[in-house]
Amino acid sequence: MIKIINLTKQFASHTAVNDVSLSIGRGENLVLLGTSGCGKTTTLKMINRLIEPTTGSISVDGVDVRQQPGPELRRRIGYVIQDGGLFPHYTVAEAIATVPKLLGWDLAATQQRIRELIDKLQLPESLLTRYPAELSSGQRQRVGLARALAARPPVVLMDEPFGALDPFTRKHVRRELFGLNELQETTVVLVTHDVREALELADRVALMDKGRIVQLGPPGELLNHPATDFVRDFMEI
Ligand SMILES: Nc1ncnc2c1ncn2[C@@H]1O[C@H](COP(=O)(O)OP(=O)(O)OP(=O)(O)O)[C@@H](O)[C@H]1O
Repeated sequence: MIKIINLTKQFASHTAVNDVSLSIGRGENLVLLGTSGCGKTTTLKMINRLIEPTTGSISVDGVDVRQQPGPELRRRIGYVIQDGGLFPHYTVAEAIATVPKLLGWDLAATQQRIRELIDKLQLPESLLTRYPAELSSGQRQRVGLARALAARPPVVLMDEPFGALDPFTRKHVRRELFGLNELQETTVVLVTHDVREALELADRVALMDKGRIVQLGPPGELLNHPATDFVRDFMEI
């Protein structure tokens, strides 16, 4: 469903992403794993056109992302970043309603969806009128996810979505979220540098180093049959 072909991103003389090719299946959880600066975020942001590639192409469901205006594309691709990425002046209810509103959903359908999501994400109803500054990081994270999932996008991109959480909360939020049947039907591309997170969440892992994918496969394959010493070392962390 997502097809990335010979993708390269050059920032001045630095090649952040170097000839990456990758196909991600419908409903698959693909984790982009690697050390800081290896090109994970740049790769992710080229999928929803927050960054334009230097060369190469990306298509979603057979349609080149460059054939669609960025804002329109981003309404159909959920995006979750560390600490939720919420606008400070939107209440929780307004934040979750953002994309349904842009898509012209009627009020009743939007409100029903908000209730469904806060219920699934175990957020108390009393939070709906609060602002992000009045939430814990774990709550902000869940609201960020609710906002990303609100209009049931077929694809959700997540950039270190649990990065702001303490290890205990992180483990719990991660399990809860990925236990949701909603996410099981969604194609998820998740960026992390946390090997354990990758092992837990990924159907396949793309381990990156210096802008390239060094190995792509199910987590067990990287653990048991590392393609290089770098992969072995990285997976042993
Ligand atoms: N706008 C930019 N201008 C110049 N260089 C950039 C820009 N964005 C990213 N880079 C560089 O490209 C490389 C890849 O960055 P990227 O954010 O994709 O890494 P990453 O793997 O996501 O790292 P992290 O885990 O630290 O977020 C880095 O060397 C970074 O400094």
